[in-house]
Amino acid sequence: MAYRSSGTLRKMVQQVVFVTGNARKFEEMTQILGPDVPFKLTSQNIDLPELQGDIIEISKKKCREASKFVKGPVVVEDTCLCFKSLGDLPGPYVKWFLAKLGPEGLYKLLEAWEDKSATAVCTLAYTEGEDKEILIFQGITEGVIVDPRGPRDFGWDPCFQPVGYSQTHAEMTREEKNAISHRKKAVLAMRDYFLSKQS
Ligand SMILES: O=c1nc[nH]c2c1ncn2[C@H]1C[C@H](O)[C@@H](COP(=O)(O)OP(=O)(O)OP(=O)(O)O)O1
Ligand SMILES: [Mg+2]
Repeated sequence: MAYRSSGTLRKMVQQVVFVTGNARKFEEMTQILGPDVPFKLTSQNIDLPELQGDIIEISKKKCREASKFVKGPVVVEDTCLCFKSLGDLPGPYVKWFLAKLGPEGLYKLLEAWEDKSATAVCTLAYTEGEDKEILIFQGITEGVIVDPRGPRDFGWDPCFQPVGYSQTHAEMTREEKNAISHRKKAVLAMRDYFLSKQS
């Protein structure tokens, strides 16, 4: 924890480095947190190995790798898209499926299946340092995979339509998506943890 002098010595908010190569993740996290945050978030793009395993294992390993580079509190995020009909695949491998198939291809993967339901899972892994415990904050949104609609500027958003909505994530405004997303739920869980530490 750093200290800053402003007349009297007072505690400064903790700095947390979000290690990600994805600028949209950082942008969404910053918007979700808003101005009144119990920590100061910056981002750093470090190419981290993403080892295989389940969601929690992958996130923890990614966090530990990041903490070797960043001297101090660090958070990483791993986002999965799990198709119920496919036994939760592509899950953590959605980035590679998306790169090869695009949002149309993700939709077509489910062609033979009646059940198009999917869950978007955002997992944040946070640690104060290389030798400290790793904490997990997770947010899940249920949805269906649809023929892509809306702008193509963020991942699989065009083919993910949250349950109870008639728009895909991509068709929503950024505010609308951030108000309901998997990322919002995970980020607010992390914020609540910091708030509870302060009180
Ligand atoms: O809210 C989202 N809406 C639509 N697509 C999304 C979202 N969030 C992540 N995505 C995409 C990015 C990547 O294709 C894959 C997750 O892979 P994932 O490894 O977690 O992200 P990444 O490699 O882009 O950034 P990072 O450097 O933080 O690992 O799903
Ligand atoms: Mg990644």
